[in-house]
Parts: sequence; structure tokens; C-alpha cells
Amino acid sequence: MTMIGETWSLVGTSIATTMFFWTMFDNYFPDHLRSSILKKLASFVYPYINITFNEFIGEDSDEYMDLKRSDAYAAIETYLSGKSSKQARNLKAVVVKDSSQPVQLSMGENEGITDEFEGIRFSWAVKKNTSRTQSISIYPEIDEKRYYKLTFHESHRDFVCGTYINHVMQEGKAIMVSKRQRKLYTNNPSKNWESYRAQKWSHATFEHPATFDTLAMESKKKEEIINDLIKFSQGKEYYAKIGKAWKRGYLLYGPPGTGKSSMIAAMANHLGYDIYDLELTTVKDNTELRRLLIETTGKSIIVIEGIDCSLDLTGQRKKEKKKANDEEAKDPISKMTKGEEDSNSKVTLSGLLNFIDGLWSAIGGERIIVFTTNYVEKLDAALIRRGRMDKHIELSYCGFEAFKVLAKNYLDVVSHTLFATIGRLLDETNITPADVAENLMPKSMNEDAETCLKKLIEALETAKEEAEKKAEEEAQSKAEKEEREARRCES
Ligand SMILES: Nc1ncnc2c1ncn2[C@@H]1O[C@H](COP(=O)(O)OP(=O)(O)OP(=O)(O)O)[C@@H](O)[C@H]1O
Ligand SMILES: [Mg+2]
Repeated sequence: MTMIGETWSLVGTSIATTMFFWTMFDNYFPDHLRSSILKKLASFVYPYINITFNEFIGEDSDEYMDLKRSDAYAAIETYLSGKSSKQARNLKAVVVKDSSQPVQLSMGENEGITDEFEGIRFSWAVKKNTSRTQSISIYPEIDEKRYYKLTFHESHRDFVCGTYINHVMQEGKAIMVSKRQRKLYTNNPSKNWESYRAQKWSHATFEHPATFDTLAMESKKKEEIINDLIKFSQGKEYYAKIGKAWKRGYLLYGPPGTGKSSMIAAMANHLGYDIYDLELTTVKDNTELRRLLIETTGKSIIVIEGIDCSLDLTGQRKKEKKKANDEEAKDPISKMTKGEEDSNSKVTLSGLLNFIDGLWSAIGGERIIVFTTNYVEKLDAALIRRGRMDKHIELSYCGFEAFKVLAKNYLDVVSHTLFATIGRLLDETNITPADVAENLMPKSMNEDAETCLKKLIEALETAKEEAEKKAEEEAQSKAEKEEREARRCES
């Protein structure tokens, strides 16, 4: 009995003492001092800091649709995905929109993992708040709010706020970009633009298999182009520093079948960019061109193939067009079937140049523009001067080094006794990589590498004979013309 009484008296004294000190603390310490002491006490007991990243951001109103999935949450999810699949026991498969991977694994609710960066350990956990919304229903709706919680020691506060979070965001976004499904856009004719939900660009998934490894060209030239592309793609700060728009123009020229389109695909694959394939003949005028280009996004290659055929660039081109128009006048059916967009296209060289110089600079960065042509000599100097087209790349007939790339890719052959003959013939005649590739591709199960190489030798010999015959005929007709001219002068 006495013991119980003593215990109660002790409890009573402790409570009274605590209340006394608390009253003193409350009455005599100024607010700022009080909160600082409390913080110190709390940090002594639990020296960790938590930061939460909500899955949805925006107005938390009655309308769920007002909420937008947070980019930061998505970046963290992607950043942690690789680590989660190794550490977490409870995993969730998430279907990521526009990703080349069917699913991405992320940690399930109430799971936690650790991340180490620059020798410091951080804990990440996925949490879920479940609250019942006030609604008139027998079964109240359940509102789930998921969030990532980052926990770290308070001594790393500055490092986390200044460096670590940036690292997580950048890395996460870079992984998202590298895994995203890329798109090939083509412009829609403007007559469809105004209809309901009509888009200026249609897109399909871009899955061209060409890479710089499969591209046949001299290795030195290839390396130079790859370095140029990488330097461009990593040049955000550099372009900002020199005060230039983050853009680069390439002019690819060479005969048909030398790999211009394949190179564009290889560039897009190498950088992970989308492609906008701009068909200029369906663009009515400069205003439409502007509207189309404004809708392109960063990390993209805007391609205008056969630029010499798309615009009235030179006097020669105009002459050709006049001739074509004369022919159309004689044949009204061909005129009708050619369609009206072609004849209505009023995109001008100056419109295009304005875009390249001015407008392009205004719509933001990381865009490459590529023009291709089979006839570089036909292009207007204003279009291809440096600054507009930063790099001119010639894709030419197949040389021995380019042939070896094709032989390796198509036949898995890196050396062969027939290579010497092929090398000699390639020096003596012009054949496109497309023709070489065609001969190297086995047409049936019975065709082995040697058969294909022999087929190529035959094709090269035929090409050589034809070229010699053509040169002879040309020389003969030139001689005849000169003779006729000489006779005319004599008479
Ligand atoms: N340099 C090359 N390396 C590898 N393959 C090539 C190369 N050039 C051509 N080819 C092969 O030939 C085909 C046609 O090439 P591509 O379409 O790239 O030529 P192009 O220069 O764009 O022709 P065009 O001027 O007619 O548009 C490609 O699908 C590819 O298989
Ligand atoms: Mg092409």
C-alpha cells in the first residue's frame, strides 16, 4: 500500500515538475529561441530529413482530372527502376507511355531501397496516403495519393538540395529519353488542318534499323560525323555561351543509292532523336511552312529530301518546270492527276531561309535540319552557305573500305581471296553502295558468301564495260560534233 502511494506521489511530482518547467519555458523564452531549442531536441532524437515527391501535382480540387502526373515523380521512378529491380522484394510493373520497353519495374508500396551517390547513402521509399473523400454514397470513394519519400542525414542537407536531387532528375530524364519510343512525323496537307482534332503532323513509330555500324563509308569520315553529332547534342551550355541557337544544319549530297536517307536514320538512332520528314510540295506557302515548323519539338531532325526538286531554287529548275508545264498543257489528264497542291505550292527560298535564320532560332533548341540532294551544283549558294548548312557531307560511290563494311554486315566476311579483285574493280568503276548491297544479299539458301562475292564481281565487270562503252560513245559523238562544226566553218 505504502509502495503504491510512494509511486503515485513520484508520478505526481514528475508531472508537476514537467509542467513547471514547461510553463517557465513557455512564458520566459522568446518564440524564436523556443522553436530553435525544440528543433535541436528533435534533431538530437531523430537526425534525419524527409522530402516527399507527390505523384500528382496541381489543384487538389474535386476534379481529379485537374491533377497532372508530376514530371519529378516520373523521373524518380525511372531513376530508381534499375535499383528497385535489384533491391525491392515487392515490385510493380508500370506501362510507360511511348517507351520502347513494354514495362518498367518500380518498387511497390511501402517498399524501401537505398541509393549511393558520391559515397553518401540515401533511402527512398514509396508511400501511399489513403483518404476517404466526402461523397454521398454508400461506398465512399477511396482517394490514394502515392509519393516518394527521400530520407537522408541532416548533415547532407546542402548536398541533397544542391546536387543530389538535380542528379536524380537529370539521370531519370536521360534514361526516359533513351528509352522513349521515337517517332517519324510526316506533314499533313493543310486542307485537313482545321477539321476536328486534325493534326499538322501524323506520326508512326520510328524503327529504322540503320546505324553508323551498318553504314558503308570510310571510317575516318564516319567518325568525324559521329563526333560532330555528339558535340552538338552535348552543346547546350556552349551554344548558350556563344549566344547562338542550338541548331545544326547538314547538307547530304550524292547520287541516288549512296546512303543519304540511311545516314539520316543512323543519325536519329545515334542521338535518340525524332524525325520530321517535311514534304515541301504539299506546303502551300511560307505561312504554312512556319506553322508546321513551330509545331516541331526539340531533340529532332527536320528532313527535307531532294531539296532541289522541292523548291524553285535556281534558274535551271525554273526552266525545267516551264518545260514540264508545257508538257502538261498538251496533256490535261496528267495535269489533273498531279494534284493541286503541287501547282499551288508557293514556299519560297526566302521563306525557307527566314526559317533557318530567324524563326528557327526563336522556337528553341536541339534541332538538326538535314537537306538532301542528288545535284548539289543546282542549289542556290544562299541556301548552302556555312552558318545555314554547317556541314556538307558527300555520299559517294562505293570504295573498298565501304565495301568491307557491307561484306561484314551482309555476309559476315572480313577477308577473302576475292577481295583483291573487288578492290581493283571498285577503283576502276563507279557503283553505288545500294548496288553493292543488292549483290551481296543472298537470294536463296544455296547462295554462300563466295557466290555473292562472285555475283558482285560480275556486276562490277558489267558496270565497267557499260561505263567504257558509254565513254566511247560520248567520245565518238563529241568527235562527230567537232567534225561537223569544223566542216561548217570551212564551208
Ligand atoms: N552507304 C551505305 N551504307 C549502307 N547501305 C547503303 C548505303 N547506301 C545505300 N545503302 C543501301 O541502299 C538502300 C538505298 O539507300 P538510301 O535510300 O540511303 O540512298 P539515298 O542516297 O537516300 O538515295 P536517294 O538519293 O535515291 O534518296 C538502303 O536501304 C541501303 O540498304
Ligand atoms: Mg534518299
